[in-house]
Amino acid sequence: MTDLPGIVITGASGRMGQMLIRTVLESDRARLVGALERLGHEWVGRDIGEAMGGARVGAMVSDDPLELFARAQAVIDFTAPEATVEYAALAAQARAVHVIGTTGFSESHLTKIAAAAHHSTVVRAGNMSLGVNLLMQLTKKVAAALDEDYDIEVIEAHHNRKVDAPSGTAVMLGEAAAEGRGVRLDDVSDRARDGITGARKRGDIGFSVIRGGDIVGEHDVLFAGAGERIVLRHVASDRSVFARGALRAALWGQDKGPGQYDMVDVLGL
Ligand SMILES: NC(=O)C1=CN([C@@H]2O[C@H](COP(=O)(O)OP(=O)(O)OC[C@H]3O[C@@H](n4cnc5c(N)ncnc54)[C@H](O)[C@@H]3O)[C@@H](O)[C@H]2O)C=CC1
Ligand SMILES: O=C(O)C1=N[C@H](C(=O)O)C[C@H](O)C1
Repeated sequence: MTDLPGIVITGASGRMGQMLIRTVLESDRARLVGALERLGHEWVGRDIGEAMGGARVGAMVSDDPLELFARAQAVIDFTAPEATVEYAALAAQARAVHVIGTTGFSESHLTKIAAAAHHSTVVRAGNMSLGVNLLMQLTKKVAAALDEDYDIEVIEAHHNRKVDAPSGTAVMLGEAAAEGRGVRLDDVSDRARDGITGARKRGDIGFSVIRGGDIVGEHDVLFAGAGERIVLRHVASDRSVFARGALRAALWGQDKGPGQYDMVDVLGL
């Protein structure tokens, strides 16, 4: 059993952290090396299973990333941009595969992750589900087939604890639509509408954000033309779809060289 790839989960107490821990514990293809929380967090020093309110699992919650990463083959990281950038450098040092689900990065964060990927295998995606990655391919195809007579809008809905907007998935879908149209998303993105905005600019890709309750994650890509509308939709009803995708990415990355990959690579789409 010990030659199974060893996995570290960051953000142990988080919504995704706990789902990832359960997914690795249930897997017969990976073993849980440990989990990470920030310095001073009440879970640090406790058995992971007990901290989660269940039975002992024999692996601990730590606040020492480098020590943990050095004993692992992969790090699965759904935390926050600042933390992920720090973990990227440490995972590279430990030569562990770094699976990044965190969203909300700035350009400067992404530059640091790219630097780490010179030394380690990084798989990063704003959404690890099979469904959303298929939806991206469909979005690209529909955007390529339709001209600018069809206005493209990306609409996303998430729970009331989400801190970044628009979602990483919405940005990925916007990028797929822009790629289909042969334009740069930065040139056509319309993220803020309030007051007298003027009429919609032809060719823009608009974003709308809903936050409420316990919505796991819902994304629509709307192509609105004269007399008809096409809506491509994905609804996540359970976070396990993200966790299963992330574990798949960690295993897929084991025989890859340094570089940046995404879920389209992992899923072979
Ligand atoms: N790519 C994907 O498929 C998905 C991505 N996400 C993303 O994953 C991230 C986490 O989401 P949730 O689990 O819902 O959030 P959460 O708030 O429930 O958990 C965040 C975890 O990160 C830790 N953390 C936050 N800042 C930290 C720091 N500076 N240093 C160390 N640890 C830190 C917290 O202690 C906590 O354990 C978000 O960016 C979210 O958008 C969420 C679901 C799916
Ligand atoms: O924060 C979340 O919850 C989610 N974040 C990801 C995103 O920003 O797209 C993926 C998923 O929709 C859930």
